[in-house]
Amino acid sequence: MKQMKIAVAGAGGRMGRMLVEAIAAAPDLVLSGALDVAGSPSIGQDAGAFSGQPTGVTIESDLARALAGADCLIDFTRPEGTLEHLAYCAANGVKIVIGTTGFDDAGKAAIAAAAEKTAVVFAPNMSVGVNVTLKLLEMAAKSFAEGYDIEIIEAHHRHKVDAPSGTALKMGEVIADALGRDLKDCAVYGREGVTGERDPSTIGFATVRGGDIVGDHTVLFAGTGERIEITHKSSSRVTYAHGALRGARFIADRANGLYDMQDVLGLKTALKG
Ligand SMILES: NC(=O)C1=CN([C@@H]2O[C@H](COP(=O)(O)OP(=O)(O)OC[C@H]3O[C@@H](n4cnc5c(N)ncnc54)[C@H](OP(=O)(O)O)[C@@H]3O)[C@@H](O)[C@H]2O)C=CC1
Ligand SMILES: O=C(O)C1=N[C@H](C(=O)O)C[C@H](O)C1
Repeated sequence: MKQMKIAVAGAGGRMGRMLVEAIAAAPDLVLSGALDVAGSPSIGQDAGAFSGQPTGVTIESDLARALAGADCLIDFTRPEGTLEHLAYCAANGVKIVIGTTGFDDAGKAAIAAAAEKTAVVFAPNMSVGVNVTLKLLEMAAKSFAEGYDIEIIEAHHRHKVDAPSGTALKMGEVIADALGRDLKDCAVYGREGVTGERDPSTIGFATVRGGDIVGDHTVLFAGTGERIEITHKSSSRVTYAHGALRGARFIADRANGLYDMQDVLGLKTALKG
């Protein structure tokens, strides 16, 4: 069997470590390189050192060396790092799976432009459960279009640096699209002081940060006499890692272009009709 060669960016991070472990356990994949930011304490260590299972791949900060021979880079880092790695991938024909969140509009445009030169999977949440939840939300939003106030509540660990989470924003976009609204016009990010009564056309966001919460998302449809809550809770990062590996396998033989986890999981076509 020809193994797909995968490089991991942010190899010393929470997701990077999970990915290194998942790749080591996948017979069709092999870790070809491990990258982290210069100055990171992980530089110079074996990528599997944290788990006591050496991979023979040393984490380094040189992009060209870490990506040498790679078919695909899996990147869960920070927007500025991902955009630098992406430019290299686009110029050198390396495919890329992007899990990083927190991009601004210019960053998202750069990802779309790079996807003309290489195949890209880009999704704020790679878990099967969240992606199926997005389909449920599309249906729910249409059913609760009138008379229901929509609020999105998310909770994550104390180390998370962006808010609201990429997943919460994606949920907001899916709901706004289903209702024919633009999230940019109707999102309310937190409330304080004398806010006035709630505008029914808005979608509210609330963020909780604390401890080791892996990732909880609830969408509340609050009507008169009833409320509906659609909740997804992650209890391990392994689901994100397995989703990212599915993404890498999906683009292995795909043409250049921008794909998301709905493409990877076949959810765009499977539930139409
Ligand atoms: N799409 C999905 O399914 C998921 C997405 N995420 C997203 O993935 C990203 C990473 O999350 P997580 O692993 O928890 O974060 P961590 O902080 O644990 O890991 C990030 C890694 O990237 C490195 N890094 C930091 N800045 C840069 C940079 N400028 N260039 C290159 N590398 C850099 C860090 O190095 P150092 O530690 O030395 O700073 C670290 O190794 C976040 O954006 C998060 O929201 C997370 C889980 C699931
Ligand atoms: O930072 C995290 O941990 C997570 N980030 C992603 C997001 O911002 O939605 C996905 C998941 O919720 C975990």
